Amino acid sequence: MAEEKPAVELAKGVNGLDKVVLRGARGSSAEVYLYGGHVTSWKNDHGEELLFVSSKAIFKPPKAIRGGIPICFPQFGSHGTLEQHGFARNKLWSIDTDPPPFPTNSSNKAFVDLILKPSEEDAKIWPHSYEFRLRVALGPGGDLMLTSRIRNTNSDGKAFSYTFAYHTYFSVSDISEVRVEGLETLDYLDNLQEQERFTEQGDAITFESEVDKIYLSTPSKIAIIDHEKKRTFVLRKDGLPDAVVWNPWDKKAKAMADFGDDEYKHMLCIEAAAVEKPITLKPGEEWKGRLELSAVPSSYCSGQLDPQKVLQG
Ligand SMILES: O=P(O)(O)OC[C@H]1O[C@H](O)[C@H](O)[C@@H](O)[C@@H]1O
Repeated sequence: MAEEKPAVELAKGVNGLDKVVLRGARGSSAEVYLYGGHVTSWKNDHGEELLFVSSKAIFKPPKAIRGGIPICFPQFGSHGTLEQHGFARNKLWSIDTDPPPFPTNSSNKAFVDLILKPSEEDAKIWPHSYEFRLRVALGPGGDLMLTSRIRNTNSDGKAFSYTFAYHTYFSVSDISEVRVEGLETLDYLDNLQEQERFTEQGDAITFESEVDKIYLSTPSKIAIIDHEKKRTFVLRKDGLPDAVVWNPWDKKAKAMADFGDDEYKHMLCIEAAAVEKPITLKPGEEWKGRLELSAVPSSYCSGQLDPQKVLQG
């Protein structure tokens, strides 16, 4: 009999970068690069990849990996003085061997704790002391769970503020066949129109051109329904009021060096985020932001998001 593979394993990824492989009990798996604290793969029990990573992704600092789940911290987008989406996604994280206790600790073995702390160099760009702990875990049903805990460890008595996003790239069969439920009737800021505020009209969201919107104060559950694949992703979030929806479409795809010209057809970013209202932490305070992703077969065609129905498949 083949020896059972470990639930957590350190391995070498593209360009020799360190990655952690997580294996669930029934065949699911996930991969996390220490570079960026970046999830680059999430597979279900049948070994099907659920996240999109570009075939042109550059796995080399200082460029963030195109696809998977980049962490945007301490700045989302270009609204601030820092580089686009902040620096966390292109820093080398460490494995946290002694994380503070987790209230939700179960018998589940497929998880890893990472930590990011500022270097002297970083402190010049963002003069704050912090500990950013990220736990990536595979649930018993193959769900992917990310928990971020950010603590202000400033000794100068100063608070700091940041914006944040789990910039998740979902793999979809054909963007024209996909719809998103849970964001209808909400207000959003349109990044393609100088962040002007609009209100989404009635129906579920579908895609026929470039989209880059920040939906505000969204429900904690959002569903992505992939008709062709007969698969529904359910995204649950906590501590992250906003949701960014992004697809570059054809023109912008061509302008990106690390993205294939036609790849926009097979991806959709739905990003659990805190953008509109930055989070402020006083020294000693800790913030927690959670994202839980599941993928279920869907025979699902209602107009309303009914999480119960979604979960039952
Ligand atoms: O190219 P990146 O820096 O990774 O950003 C990719 C995209 O991220 C987010 O979704 C933003 O809302 C977009 O405006 C941006 O184009």
